[in-house]
Amino acid sequence: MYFAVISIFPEMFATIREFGITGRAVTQEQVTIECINPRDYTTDNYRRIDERPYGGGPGMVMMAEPLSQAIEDARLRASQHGCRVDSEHCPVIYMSPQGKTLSESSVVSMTEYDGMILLCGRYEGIDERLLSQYVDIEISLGDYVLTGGELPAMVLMDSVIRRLPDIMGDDKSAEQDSFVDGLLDCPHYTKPHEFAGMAVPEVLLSGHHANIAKWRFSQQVERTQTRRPDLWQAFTPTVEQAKWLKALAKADKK
Ligand SMILES: O=C(NCc1ccc(CNCc2ncc[nH]2)cc1)c1csc2nc[nH]c(=O)c12
Repeated sequence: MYFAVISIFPEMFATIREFGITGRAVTQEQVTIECINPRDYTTDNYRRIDERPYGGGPGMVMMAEPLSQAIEDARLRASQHGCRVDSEHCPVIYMSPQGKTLSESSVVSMTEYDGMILLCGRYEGIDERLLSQYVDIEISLGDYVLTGGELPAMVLMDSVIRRLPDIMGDDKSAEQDSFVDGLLDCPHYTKPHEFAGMAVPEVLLSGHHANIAKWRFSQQVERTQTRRPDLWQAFTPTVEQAKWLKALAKADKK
């Protein structure tokens, strides 16, 4: 998958290009992440990309012209990487507090794209005429205020890359994610057997895989009920999980 990121801080994206699972996806050429700096499309000596807002008010606004040229160049590069460059296959996505909040379901649907062009704002935002001319989708991380769109863009790319086929060691681990089956994760333990006077739950040492799976599921249920009643309300068990829930309820009654 092809990602073009338009940002005045391209160096920030080393975070996902050089480390971990996303870094490996880039090294193995399963993913391309190109950073495009709008400053490279300015014509004045000061390489201006922001100006004071019409109508007054605090802060600065990002100018339309350099961003429009950066987007046109990103589209060219996307097509050179084999993307069908239209809003269905390679949308321009503006990371914005005014956007739709990112969810696992939208992440999964985005894995279908050939690529995407991510627009990262700074200052008070971007000239509305650029947005209306070019932006297909606006996405927010949630209702808290950050200093720019770069971290949201990295969160989006990280979550999409993680869900691409043959990125994760065994695809099942991506599928088993708690946010996929709608439950929070169970506790995890590893060596050493003793830590700070605490041992490991016996069942995990039993080698009895059915009991281990049941114990992990019961931990997921209990944690979701106590920590995220909203998720528990929305939880729709699979046929298999419904059977286990019935067995758990019976066991609780004893
Ligand atoms: O670019 C982002 N933030 C920078 C930023 C922060 C504040 C303002 C100015 N807002 C004034 C105002 N008045 C009333 C309501 N808003 C503009 C831009 C961003 C991208 S995705 C995302 N997701 C969650 N949070 C975020 O901040 C972001």
